[in-house]
Amino acid sequence: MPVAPHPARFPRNPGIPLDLDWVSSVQANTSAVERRAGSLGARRSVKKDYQAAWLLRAITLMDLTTLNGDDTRGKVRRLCAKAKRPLRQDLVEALGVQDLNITTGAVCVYHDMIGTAVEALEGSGIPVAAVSTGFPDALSPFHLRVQEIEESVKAGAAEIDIVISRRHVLSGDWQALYDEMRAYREACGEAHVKAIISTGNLGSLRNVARASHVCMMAGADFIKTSTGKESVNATLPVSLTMVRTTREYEARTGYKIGFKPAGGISKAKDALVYMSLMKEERGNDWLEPDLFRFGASSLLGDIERQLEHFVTGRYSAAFRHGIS
Ligand SMILES: O=C[C@H](O)COP(=O)(O)O
Repeated sequence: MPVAPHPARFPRNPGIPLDLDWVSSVQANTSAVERRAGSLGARRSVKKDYQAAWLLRAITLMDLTTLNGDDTRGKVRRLCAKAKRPLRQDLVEALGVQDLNITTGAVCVYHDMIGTAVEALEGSGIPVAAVSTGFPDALSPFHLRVQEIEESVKAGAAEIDIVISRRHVLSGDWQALYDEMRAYREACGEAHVKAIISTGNLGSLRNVARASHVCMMAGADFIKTSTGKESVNATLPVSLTMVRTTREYEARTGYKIGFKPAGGISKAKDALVYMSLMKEERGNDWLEPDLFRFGASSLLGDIERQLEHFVTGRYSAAFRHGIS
């Protein structure tokens, strides 16, 4: 099964040798980050006239996800149908966006559901992302985790969301984390790789920042907060910390790395805050699906509900003109 080409507008990150001096120099000022993240909603609210446009954009940034033990092929097919037509037709017409072919950024499933999703999405241009490496805990034998990636790529996943071993971070074994991520990167081949660093398990923002850097050095295309299965998932302070590491990495290497907050993002207003964060910290390039995704299973429903409040054609003009 051929893998869809890497969708990025920019050269992909080949990684660099592990730079331990750089890693140990990485610090995080927790109280400053928390203050900044806490004031984001007040500083960067999206003007009412643009909210529908932002919400439509949020749909295009979404990895529409189902990762449940009771997933069935029927449920995955319904999810894919939703990814292709995320909004009801009457809403699409009322918003005046019939010609824009708005779809979600990707559909994200477990390995066993890749074939079903690939078939259901055929011809839509929507990539299938697969969670891999013994998701969500990454505690299966290493060779099986690597093999899982290879099998998922073979089954047609164009994007692989790997999970790092948290113990490497908690014990400060950066070489082990780098080697693990490097092996995952290689197993992905041409597939796009997102490194889930499971921020809720890492204990400190400094660990979050260091783990992010090591994964980027080892070739991650995206860094992703969490699996959605931990008790603490995406938060604004964690996101701000990670997004800033992408800026530092780009400044040193020239490579742009994407960011994916995931887990517990289920409200349209939260999506707007995350998008504001991206715009403020990284600019408009990071409001495109090759550099930003939401990992979310229930966000789309709330966005659809909120868009019902905007059923008037004039908002399509705002969407066409982009975000400001
Ligand atoms: O990456 C995807 C997450 O598992 C989704 O989490 P969620 O179900 O809390 O939206």
